[in-house]
Amino acid sequence: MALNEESAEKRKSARLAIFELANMISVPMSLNAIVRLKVADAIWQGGSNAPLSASQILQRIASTGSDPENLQRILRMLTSYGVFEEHLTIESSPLDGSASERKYSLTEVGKTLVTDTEGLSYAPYVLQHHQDALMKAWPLVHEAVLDPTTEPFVKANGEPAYDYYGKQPEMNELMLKAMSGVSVPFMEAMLDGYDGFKGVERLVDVGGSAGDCLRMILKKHPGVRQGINFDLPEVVAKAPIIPGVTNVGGDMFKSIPDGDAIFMKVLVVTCSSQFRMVMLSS
Ligand SMILES: C[S@@+](CC[C@H](N)C(=O)[O-])C[C@H]1O[C@@H](n2cnc3c(N)ncnc32)[C@H](O)[C@@H]1O
Repeated sequence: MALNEESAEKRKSARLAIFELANMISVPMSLNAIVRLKVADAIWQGGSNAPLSASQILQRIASTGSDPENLQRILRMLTSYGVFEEHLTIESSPLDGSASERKYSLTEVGKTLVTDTEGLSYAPYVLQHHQDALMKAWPLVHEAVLDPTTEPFVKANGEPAYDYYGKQPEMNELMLKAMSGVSVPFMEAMLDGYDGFKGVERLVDVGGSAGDCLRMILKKHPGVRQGINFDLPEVVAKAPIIPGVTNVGGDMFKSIPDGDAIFMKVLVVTCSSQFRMVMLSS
């Protein structure tokens, strides 16, 4: 291929790539729609995962007046991102001889959205990441470059994320559910191969949310006799009672309860660099 032809090919690919990037918002928004519609639970009903058409899915989740065509568009979009598998069947039709029907089952990725026997899945995590307050902050990300003194979430909502969540009971509960859905399978995998809790009797989980991590650690390591679930007061107020675990409300930037060891998971990453330094040096 001549050099100028090759660069023309590259330019075509580049235009396609930027076109896809410019429309990328359709992917998470489609995922959000699927979660709101509870499509994964509808397909999984009874654990069969039998392929269903958009109309059949809607029969399980929606009242009359809903639009299978629009649902199918969303299903096809997410099929191309590995959430669903599409099953195309060609059936004979008396009119033109043939007709096709598209049906959808869940892939391994799609199955993470199915509610398990404990009422958990990754679905609340998807919802939490697309809640209105965060959606208002995303278009202001460029301002974090131009004026880093105020973070985009504060600009969009008037106060830092955790202060805001604390005043919104439904967001607080969504966050607890989202973290449980993500952390329980993660901890199962982690505890399978980790034995770093030897000699620890009193363990403090800083930013422990609903206390799932401590519950699972205490079950796997009976030597850890006391768990302190430390989180913001509004959060621990909604945390369930777990035998062996004491819920303590407070602010980790002011003080942290004493223990033989401190456990932190998905916490440092959510703080600003300045707060990370304060936390890790204290
Ligand atoms: C991303 S969640 C992680 C929850 C849990 N560690 C897990 O992995 O499932 C971060 C947690 O840190 C808590 N948090 C945020 N700021 C805090 C602060 N200043 N003091 C104590 N906890 C805080 C939040 O309320 C939230 O529960």
